This record gives sequence, structure tokens and C-alpha cells, in this order.
Amino acid sequence: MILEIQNLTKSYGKHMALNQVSLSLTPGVYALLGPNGAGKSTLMNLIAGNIRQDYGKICYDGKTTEALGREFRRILGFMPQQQGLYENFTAYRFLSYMASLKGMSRAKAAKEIEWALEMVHLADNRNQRLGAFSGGMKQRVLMAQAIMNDPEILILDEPTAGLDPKERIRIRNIISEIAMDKIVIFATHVVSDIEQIAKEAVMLKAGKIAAVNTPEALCDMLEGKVFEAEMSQGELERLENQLLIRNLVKRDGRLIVRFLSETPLVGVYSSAVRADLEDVYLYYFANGKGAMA
Ligand SMILES: Nc1ncnc2c1ncn2[C@@H]1O[C@H](COP(=O)(O)OP(=O)(O)OP(=O)(O)O)[C@@H](O)[C@H]1O
Repeated sequence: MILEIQNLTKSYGKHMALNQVSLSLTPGVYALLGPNGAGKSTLMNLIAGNIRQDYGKICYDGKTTEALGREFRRILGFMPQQQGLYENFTAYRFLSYMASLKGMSRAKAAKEIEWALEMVHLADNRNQRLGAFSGGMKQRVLMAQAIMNDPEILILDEPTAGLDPKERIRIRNIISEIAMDKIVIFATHVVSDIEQIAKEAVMLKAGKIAAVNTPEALCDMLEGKVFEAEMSQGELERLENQLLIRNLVKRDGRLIVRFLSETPLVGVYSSAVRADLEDVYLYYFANGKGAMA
């Protein structure tokens, strides 16, 4: 199983949302990280065939997805960003409807719905209306429709958006449980969602791939660029424009500052620390201040 994306390019009018993106994906979870507008949804919608690229191609096991047509759609599960669900439908009716859109027979649909409801822990809520579901339950029912038919490729567009930490963990656990032998693409802004489960992280920035590697290797690349230092408020004010600050903690009137910098500080003792994925995210996509990459 190999999904190859070659030079994928897509513009909306004059705005190039995706610019020559190439990726090679094999079974495992791929985290798609990037700020708002980076092109994550565009990339996922292109793979799912919801929109068409201007240039480039997508191949699955050597054949283009266009040539595969319906055959490709059968092995694909897609969870869109939360949108107006059929609020008056019960969970079961919604899933039956989605199963019929996927062309499943009644008997097959009944089996798949049971399995998917169990997987997302909504078996007891099957007869409740979606309008009465919490945000987390809505996300889980959207995930249920994506995993019906046991897809080989599973695309999840921000499945944890707007969820509390408990629901987020739940979704993450469901993903790791079903990810075996599947190519899973998981878009998120929340680094902690994917830290434990991603085989590789794809850093997407302004429509281009800024980096793609294992979380471990991405952290290795920041060796010697992440520091901690104890400083006074005055020192912080003097230095803050030179630093990309990850966080600050106050201890006994002094500040412990974790920051990214190309070089150690002059005049303040700082020690290099091991980078984590949050640091990597900040390195590529720093909010407010310019990122380093
Ligand atoms: N249908 C459209 N028409 C015009 N511009 C679009 C359309 N869809 C997306 N864009 C633009 O393309 C760029 C990429 O959008 P996209 O939704 O792919 O980003 P994203 O990384 O998924 O963002 P978010 O995290 O906010 O969902 C953005 O600048 C967006 O405004």
C-alpha cells in the first residue's frame, strides 16, 4: 500500500493554496500540521477527490486515483471538518444514509454500522438525534461514517477541533486502535494529539511542505536551538525581541524561560534542552512573531 502524491498544485483564483506538494505515504498515522490557511483541507480534499488539482497527480499502488475512480473511493474514508450534520437524524439513520451513499448493501451496512458504533463508543446512543449530541459525540459519529467499510486510507480533517481534553484523548485512542494497516492522514493544530501516535509529521506552510519526518527526527533537527534560562523581568524585556519564547514560568521572583534561538544568549546563562514537537511547531509556524524556518 503506497499513496504517492506528486507535485500537487491547486489555486483558488489567484491564490495558490497548494504549491508542488509531493509525499509518499505508507501504512501508519501521518500528522498534517500547519496554521490556518496552510492548505491542509485543500490537500485532503484533493486526495479524497472532492476537488480537482490544477497540476500533479495522486497514485495509489501505481495507478492514478482518477483511473481507479470508484474503486479508490471504496477504500477511502473521509472525515470532514465538522459541518451541519443531519440534526434530525438519529445516529443510526445518519450512518445508514452514509452507507447507502457508499454503495453498501443493506446486510453489509448493518454489520459495518454496528462495528463503527462500537469503535467510537456510541452503540448506546444509536437512537438519539444528532441535534442532541455533544460536540465530541458529533465528531465521533463523523468518524464512524469514515471508518465504515474498513478503509485502507483514512483522512481526518481536524477530528479534535473544539473538543475538551477528555474527548480529545478518546478520539486519539480510537485512531490508534483503527490505524493498523491503514494510511491515516490526521490534520490538527494540536501537537499533543499526534505526539504519541504519528509515524511522521508533515509540516505544511503556505501551501508548501516545510518538513516531513518522524517526530523524533524533527526534534533532533532542533538540537542546540532550544534553551532554558533563568532571568529577571528586566533581562527578559531586553532579550524578548531576539527570542522565540515557548513558555515562561515564575519561580521565587525569577523567570524560567524556554525559548528557541539560533545561538545561545550573550550575558545570560542558558542551557540547551531537548526539543519536543511543540518546539518544532513553534520553529516552523511561530504565532505572532516570525518563525525561524
Ligand atoms: N473554496 C475556496 N475558495 C477560495 N479560497 C479558498 C477556498 N478554499 C480554501 N481557500 C484558501 O486557500 C488557502 C488554504 O485553505 P485550506 O482550507 O486548505 O487551509 P487549512 O490549512 O485547511 O486551514 P484551516 O486550518 O483554517 O482549516 C487559504 O488561504 C484559504 O483561504
